[in-house]
Amino acid sequence: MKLVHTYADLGSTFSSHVQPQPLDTPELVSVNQDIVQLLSCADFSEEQLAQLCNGEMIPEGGQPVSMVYSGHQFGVYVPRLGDGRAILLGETEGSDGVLYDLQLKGAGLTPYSRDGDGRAVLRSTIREYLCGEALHSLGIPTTRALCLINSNTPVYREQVETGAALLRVSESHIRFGTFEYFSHTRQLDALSQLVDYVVERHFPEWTDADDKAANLLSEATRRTAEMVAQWQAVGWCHGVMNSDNMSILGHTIDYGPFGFIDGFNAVHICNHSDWHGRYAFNRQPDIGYWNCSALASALLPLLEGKEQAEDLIKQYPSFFSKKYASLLRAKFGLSSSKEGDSQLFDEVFQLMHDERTDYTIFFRALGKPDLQDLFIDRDRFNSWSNKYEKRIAQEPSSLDEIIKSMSQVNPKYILRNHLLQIAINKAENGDYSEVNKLLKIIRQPFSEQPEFESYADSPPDWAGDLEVSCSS
Ligand SMILES: Nc1ncnc2c1ncn2[C@@H]1O[C@H](COP(=O)(O)OP(=O)(O)OP(=O)(O)O)[C@@H](O)[C@H]1O
Ligand SMILES: [Mg+2]
Repeated sequence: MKLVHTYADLGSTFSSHVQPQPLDTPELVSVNQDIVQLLSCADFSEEQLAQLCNGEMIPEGGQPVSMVYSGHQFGVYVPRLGDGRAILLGETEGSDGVLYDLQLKGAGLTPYSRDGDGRAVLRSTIREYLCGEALHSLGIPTTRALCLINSNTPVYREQVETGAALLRVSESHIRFGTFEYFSHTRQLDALSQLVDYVVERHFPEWTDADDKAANLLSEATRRTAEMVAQWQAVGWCHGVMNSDNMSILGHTIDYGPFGFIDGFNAVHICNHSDWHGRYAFNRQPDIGYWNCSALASALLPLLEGKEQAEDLIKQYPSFFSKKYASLLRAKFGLSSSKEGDSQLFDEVFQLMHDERTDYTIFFRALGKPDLQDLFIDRDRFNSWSNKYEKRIAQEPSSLDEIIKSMSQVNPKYILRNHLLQIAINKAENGDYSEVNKLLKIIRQPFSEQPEFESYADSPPDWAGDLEVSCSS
């Protein structure tokens, strides 16, 4: 594998040279064969992959750096953040011709570590590794990872845990917060250089345009709105939508206390340190918009003025609604939209919310006779179901065909928190088999996998008490 170092070449204004600090006795937990293919590294032995993930082996051409950025955390501007535990090794071309960043997460101290230790623990690393693949398999743009390692290095959180590391692979690790940093420190040449870098690398068709910053803002707005619409459609909560966790390419980044919703709760909060519910499930679309306005403010010096910035981002609600409406239509098996559809959807969402009906199981059972078994208030359900049946009867396809099309968009297997927790518990006792089993299952979310039927069951009672720790 050969690396280039296009981001490091931007110079010390943008990043700092660092050396990864390897963990003791690294042990490979899992290797993502999809990414092995993508990066054409099938000839790497397990030992070499572990060394790569541990920062002991830097591929030819790599120049390890940590990137500077700032961002709004829970609505409050923090003037300087940066990669406190992430190290970009460089970029490499995938078999699809796209240039990918290779970034270690958990590789030790950097100039941006502040009070942190530069480490990541096994539990959070497994969560990030698996959920990247889960969202990717659901068709949602995201960062992914080549592999992850565990080690003997003690790392202190609420208790002593083991240090782990992830080799993250992404088209970009540039965040809204990267632009905010240069704008708020009035480094306007650097801001413009950053826009040029993103355009040259990801949108070369705009290279000669006069309005690169405007194009970028508009594109980031559309992508963010559509990504959040996809999260909403599968019932996924990010948990920490700070502007430093928003990718300029509209890819899901930073898997912290995220969660798929089990029993539907429109105001579900997956992050237990989010006291005010800023990042609650039903607020995600608005927060995406809020973050786009933070990006707009950052890019303002490169735009014609406030009016242009506002005009560009005010497209967000329509980008979101259009995408979300088309995803919902498909989830309900409808080929076109008719008057009354949104009331029909709202009515069943309210019923599910009131009864905490399992979101994923509901959609997978839609159109089938056993759907009614999911509900307690049968009269209320039947009243809705009659309307839905009438609506479905207006569709050109047969019910069988509709059910088939719904099973291609409504997943059966999702990465529920309790499944993750079981895999984490085993891994913390040295058994990584469940991590690899889950990886296999969530890779085919829409397929029937009879041997793994129990992984599609509704969660056990103890899942409701699960609190995902925010210290990662
Ligand atoms: N253990 C740690 N040591 C040093 N810095 C840390 C640590 N944990 C988090 N940080 C830093 O705190 C800031 C906010 O953390 P946040 O949880 O959003 O990001 P993260 O999970 O570390 O990384 P990323 O966004 O790259 O996935 C970031 O600048 C991050 O690098
Ligand atoms: Mg982060």
